[in-house]
Amino acid sequence: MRTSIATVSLSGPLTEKLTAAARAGFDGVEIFENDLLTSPLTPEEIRTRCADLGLTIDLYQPMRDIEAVPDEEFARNLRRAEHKFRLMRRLGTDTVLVCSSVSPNAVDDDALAAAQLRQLADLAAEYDIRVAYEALAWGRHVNTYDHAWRIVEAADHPALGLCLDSFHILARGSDPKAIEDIPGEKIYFLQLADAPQLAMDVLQWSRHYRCFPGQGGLDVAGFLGHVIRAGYDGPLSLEIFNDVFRQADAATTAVDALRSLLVLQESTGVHASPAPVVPTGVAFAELVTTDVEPTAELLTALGFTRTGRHHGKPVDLWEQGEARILVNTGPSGPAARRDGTVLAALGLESPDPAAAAQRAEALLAPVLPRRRAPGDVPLSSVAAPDGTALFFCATRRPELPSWTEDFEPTGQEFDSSAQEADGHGIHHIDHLALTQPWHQFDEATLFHRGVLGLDAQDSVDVADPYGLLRSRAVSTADGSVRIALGVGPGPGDDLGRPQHIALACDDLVTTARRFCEAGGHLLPIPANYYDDLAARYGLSEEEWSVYQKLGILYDRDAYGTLRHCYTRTVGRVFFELVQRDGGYRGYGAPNAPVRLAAQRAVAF
Ligand SMILES: O=C(O)c1ccc(O)c(O)c1
Ligand SMILES: [Mg+2]
Repeated sequence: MRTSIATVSLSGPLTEKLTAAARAGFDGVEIFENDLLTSPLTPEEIRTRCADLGLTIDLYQPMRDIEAVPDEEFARNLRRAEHKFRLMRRLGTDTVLVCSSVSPNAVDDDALAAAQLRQLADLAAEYDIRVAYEALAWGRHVNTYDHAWRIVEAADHPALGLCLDSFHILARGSDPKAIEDIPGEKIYFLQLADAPQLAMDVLQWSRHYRCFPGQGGLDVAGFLGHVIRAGYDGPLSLEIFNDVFRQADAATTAVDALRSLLVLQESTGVHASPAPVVPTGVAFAELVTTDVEPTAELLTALGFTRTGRHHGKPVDLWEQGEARILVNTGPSGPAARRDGTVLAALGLESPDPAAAAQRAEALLAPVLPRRRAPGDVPLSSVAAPDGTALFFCATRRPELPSWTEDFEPTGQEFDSSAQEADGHGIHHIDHLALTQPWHQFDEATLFHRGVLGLDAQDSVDVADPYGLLRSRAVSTADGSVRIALGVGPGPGDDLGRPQHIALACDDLVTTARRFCEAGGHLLPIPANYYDDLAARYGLSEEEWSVYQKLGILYDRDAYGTLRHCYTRTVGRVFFELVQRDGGYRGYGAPNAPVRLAAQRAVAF
């Protein structure tokens, strides 16, 4: 279906919004009145600009407080409307949005509302304009779509129809099923918006917290299904009032926006992208570092062995069980130069790497240039919103080339016999925690869901001594890939966006002890924490005192238990050691404030 976006959804002056929408690949825009009023371009110039960019102007909006008012007021409203209709002809757009009245002068009289909207439509028709009536969720008398439809039906005018907006309908908890009873041709326009589930005033919720479909908690896909079954075939238009998007880079937001419509159309069966290829594990995590020695020492203390060296680049492969870390000491980007060590790339084990890359590309993920030498194993990669490179891998599978073939053995092999003897040691990467740029948190969730086919869990708030952190995990159903996306307390810049790699083991106490014996340092945790822990979970002193000595944190969920502890931070990166038992599903969120405070407290 055709795609459109309201200019209010994007940051910047009108021309920047239009350019961003066009570059992302939108077919059209809704022009928000404020963007026109503040633009130095004439309506004719805006029309030409849109045409040059290949954009249609699908809607002009909004007209407010028109209907169900006393006669004199309505006469003034009609004069105002006629002025807008002339403007719309200059813009070259033929549909205007009329919001249900919020005026204290509006009366609760459907017959009057219908009669006045009929007159408005009569006038609009003289200008070849159609009027799309939208029930605002906070409209004074008309605030549901079925009520708006009753009025439009009663007015019975060929230039009067409805605008349906998923936010107003779903936020009020209205059942969208009856949309199917509205003739498709009377639905003149469709606005799509999602929002996180928040218990707050609906106007404030709408004006500040809307987000793109798939980023919030409303069933926009189910809603769209009803509208399509009603026979609607106009544009799918995003109308997102969001405080963050107003400030973020318009080009990035526009791509995020279009991706949301691609995913939405897929879930409604309207448009098929190449099917998701869900990853089955983490093949590797790649650090780019200028702190060569501390990184090598840390990996050695953790029990990793440097097993390979890339045949053409200064990249080492460190292994332990199925956990693989690449350490890249080659030319580094600005982040590594500034921060010393950054987590720059992830290898995702993929059942079909080529198909995974195709899917990513179809969903507008930037395909990364292949800076690969002729002899290198082909490897596709795309950039996640935070810039992390994602490689689609087939590790040591006989039927496909493996990225490991680019590494020449160092002669040292990871020896699992010592671990097997007493069960300590790391066997795979449990999860990755990636702090996102503050304005890309919602985008990151949708990217990992849509592009990679991961499931998103609810977002959780975590107290940091200097602010609040939000965290939202995305994972495969079986937990073989888990990524905790986080966003820090304040805008600022990227400085100090910590990242961590969590390593799974079966016996944390022994693994942590070995790490300390090998010269590693674990983050010390305050005694108060253990005092509380003992009371909360009834742990024996024998047990918690061991944890306290090592800095091990403990959590339980409905499924099992988690024990975890943290290493020193190198650059922006630190490691976590985790032991999950009994199918524990979380990430130790209740302990995160303790960890954050401890990391702030210790020059570690
Ligand atoms: O918040 C508003 O006023 C407003 C205006 C126009 C819309 O289409 C809408 O959904 C909300
Ligand atoms: Mg709307």
